[in-house]
Amino acid sequence: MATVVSQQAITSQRPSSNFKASHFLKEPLNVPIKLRQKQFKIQATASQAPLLDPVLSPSKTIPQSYKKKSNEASLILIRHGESLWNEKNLFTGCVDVPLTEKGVAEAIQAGKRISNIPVDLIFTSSLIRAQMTAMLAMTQHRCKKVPIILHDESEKAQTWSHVFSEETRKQSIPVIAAWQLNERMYGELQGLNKEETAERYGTQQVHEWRRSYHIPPPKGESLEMCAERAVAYFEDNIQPELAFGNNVLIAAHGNSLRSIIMYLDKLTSQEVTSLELSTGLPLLYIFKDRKFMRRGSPVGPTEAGVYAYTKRLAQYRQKLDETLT
Ligand SMILES: O=C(O)[C@H](O)COP(=O)(O)O
Repeated sequence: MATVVSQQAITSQRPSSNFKASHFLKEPLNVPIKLRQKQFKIQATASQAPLLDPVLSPSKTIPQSYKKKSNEASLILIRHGESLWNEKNLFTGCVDVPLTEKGVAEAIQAGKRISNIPVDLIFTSSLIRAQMTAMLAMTQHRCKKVPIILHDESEKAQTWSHVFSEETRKQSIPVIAAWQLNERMYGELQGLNKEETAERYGTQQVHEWRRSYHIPPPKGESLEMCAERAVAYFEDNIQPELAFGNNVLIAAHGNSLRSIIMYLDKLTSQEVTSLELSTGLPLLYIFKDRKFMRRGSPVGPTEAGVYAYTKRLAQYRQKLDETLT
């Protein structure tokens, strides 16, 4: 019978340390740092070893006994596959519509293209088109790990979704759905046809609403406002994971990803106006020495050499080849 161990009990058990520690289930499942910090109460069964393992915040001094996983990490960005409103050429924004069949196929194709690149954590938005894209893409990954959406919306959601097998957890990849990664809110354009809107307000005005950095659509978010939440979330929750050596996949949206790419590539507000992202096309970055290096769009298992972007990726692919033959 699981018992809920209180924060107090945990505190008394955890190894003494002089760095800010919080609690998460001691498991291979890389529960993101911020999420771990929320998980004060955890479940423990009599059979399980003490579940404690202080979480390290990479931005803090990491005691010698806790090593980074790696000084390099992969970051994959994927805009969701085509949605039903993309197909109808409607402004979508934060309206929660699913993928079309073509969008499903795009997500699966994206999965083939990233199937040899390590993924330890998946971040997506709270919108189904991005979550569908992440889950469908991972069906193609050669690691064969199961992506599991973490539920931390309540204590009950956390405890009721607990996985009680360490072996099963080892075969899982946490998926964190964050509203901060949602598509920019398109205000009073949501649901309108893009072509009809351009006829009504003028092509230039619609282009400015869609692609400029500072100009918001009527009662909607400008890209700048979208960046204020999406890039902040990336810096606070995703970059520390990369710094720790966790490999990350982000499945999100045309504009929330444009704002993140603007940050990664240090684009100006002028340069970002010409940045377009196709649906379902993965982009690879390597994070090393606190820098992001764009490596283009992986083309999948067909080109062996392509995955030698770095020695680490080549070794990972070789390990997959060895375990899967
Ligand atoms: O929200 C939408 O309509 C699309 O996801 C992106 O639209 P955009 O290409 O017009 O920004």
